[in-house]
Amino acid sequence: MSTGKPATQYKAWKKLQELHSSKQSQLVLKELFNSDSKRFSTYSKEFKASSPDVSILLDYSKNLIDEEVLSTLFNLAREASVELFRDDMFAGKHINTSEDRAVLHVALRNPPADQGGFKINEAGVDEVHGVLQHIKEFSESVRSGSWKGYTGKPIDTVVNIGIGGSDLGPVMVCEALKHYSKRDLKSYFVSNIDGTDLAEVLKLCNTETTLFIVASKTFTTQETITNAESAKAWFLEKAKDQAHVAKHFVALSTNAKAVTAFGISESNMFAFWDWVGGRYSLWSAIGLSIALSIGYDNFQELLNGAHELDKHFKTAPLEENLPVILALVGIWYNDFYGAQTQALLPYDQYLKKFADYFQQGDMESNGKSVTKDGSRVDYETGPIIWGQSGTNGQHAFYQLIHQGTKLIPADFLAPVETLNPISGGKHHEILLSNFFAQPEALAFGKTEQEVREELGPEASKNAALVKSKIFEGNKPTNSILFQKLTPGTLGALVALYEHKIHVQGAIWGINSYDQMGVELGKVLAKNILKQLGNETDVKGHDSSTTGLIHYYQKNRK
Ligand SMILES: O=P(O)(O)OC[C@H]1O[C@@H](O)[C@H](O)[C@@H](O)[C@@H]1O
Repeated sequence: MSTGKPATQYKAWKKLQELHSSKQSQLVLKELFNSDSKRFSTYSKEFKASSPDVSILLDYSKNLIDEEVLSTLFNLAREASVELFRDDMFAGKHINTSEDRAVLHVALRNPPADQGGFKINEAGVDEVHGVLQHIKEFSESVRSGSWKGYTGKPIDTVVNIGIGGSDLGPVMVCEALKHYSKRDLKSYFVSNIDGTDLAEVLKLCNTETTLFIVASKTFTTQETITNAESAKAWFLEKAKDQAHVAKHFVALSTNAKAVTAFGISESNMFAFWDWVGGRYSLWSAIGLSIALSIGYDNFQELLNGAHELDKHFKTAPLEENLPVILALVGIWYNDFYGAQTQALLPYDQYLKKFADYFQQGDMESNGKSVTKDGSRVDYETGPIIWGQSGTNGQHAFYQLIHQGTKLIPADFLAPVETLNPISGGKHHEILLSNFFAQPEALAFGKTEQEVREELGPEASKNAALVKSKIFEGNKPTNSILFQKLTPGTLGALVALYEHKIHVQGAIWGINSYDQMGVELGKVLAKNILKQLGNETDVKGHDSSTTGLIHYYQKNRK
């Protein structure tokens, strides 16, 4: 089990603080590369899955690290019992201590034990393959057209209604694997309680041919249940008969009672279990919209790719372990250099939702300030995750990464092969040249002398211009090159970052698997909702909140 100890108590933590003060001036990428011609081969590792098209190269050589820093980071991982905590997760121990739950998204992509899967003892784990079979049969019947709507027509539109983990995973994966999707089966996602979200999607739907998936682990989430009720009302306005709901509404949930109370029969429910965290649930029944879009075999490939990375995480020595390396390098900047954010920059248009997805994955997991044993941390925990696909970001926010005052560690991701080699592969070569150039520019910058040489005589006349063109460099990055964006590769990439989050949480001693911080706002909103009817009901707030509500009440039509 994670020690739950404040991280500052580890010897390696103190040593890292000393190293940061004593070595910072020596950790200069230009010099580190000049003095070591093997730096790339020393600080890059390749993960290869058994499937030949799933491989990931992690190059972490452009980081502000040397052997001493790195070995101390690995010592930190050992002192924090990262290996034990990892094994506890795989064994089904209740590492989500505040909710007394196991954390077993790895079980969702685990093959049966007789086919090389891990042995995991936890109630529900032996039901995983039964639910997958249900997903397979259902998705195949919809995709083949044998599942018919209430007027006998096949389904041509799928609307997933869910929010948070019951939305972001399917949205990200359906976008990422669009290349493999069935183009005549449209997928839409409704998440926001803002009526605009549902209203705009319903304008694109036909009651006779639309399937609604109500995705909610708890089946109590206000946004999802309200959106689902409104979708049902819209459907019944046309379909009239309540019995037709069974052909057009299915549920993905752990809460059978609430699903039946909503009017969806248990036979139309795809189950999962309390040991599946919302932000780790795309591998579960929550992935039904993915299986519908890309087909069950591709969905299975996604699970297989994640499982291969799980095996790597479980068995590779820490020094060879990609999620561990990413986690430790991230901690170096987050806790010793004071970096506040981490950018995820995929040079693959299909991954344009990757950073959005890991905003929840990382920030809801590690946005905590109390350790498992209840102490307030006196160090930084989870970073702010942000980013967007390259090269768009280059023309928007990269200026700040190159020349701003903040240190922004960034992960660059790109496929060796594109799925769309248009114009003879020209686009991809340009894309990749940018993927190679940006980390290079960030690391090595441009000196004053280089600027002066470039400007020629102009340089002596305009000192400010010279200064504005200097790139200090020494900005750290990871580069991740994968073969091509297959379902298996995507599964492995997502699992890579999931386990990175796990390792960081273990070192910080926090519980990465609860999300108490989202509750307060929900409670207050429910209370305010009851008061919105009348001005005289608005009680118990500060003057700002009261003033805002009164303004709304006076001006609403
Ligand atoms: O799937 P549910 O139960 O509707 O929950 C949706 C989301 O609800 C949010 O409140 C949680 O913070 C997320 O973790 C969760 O994914």
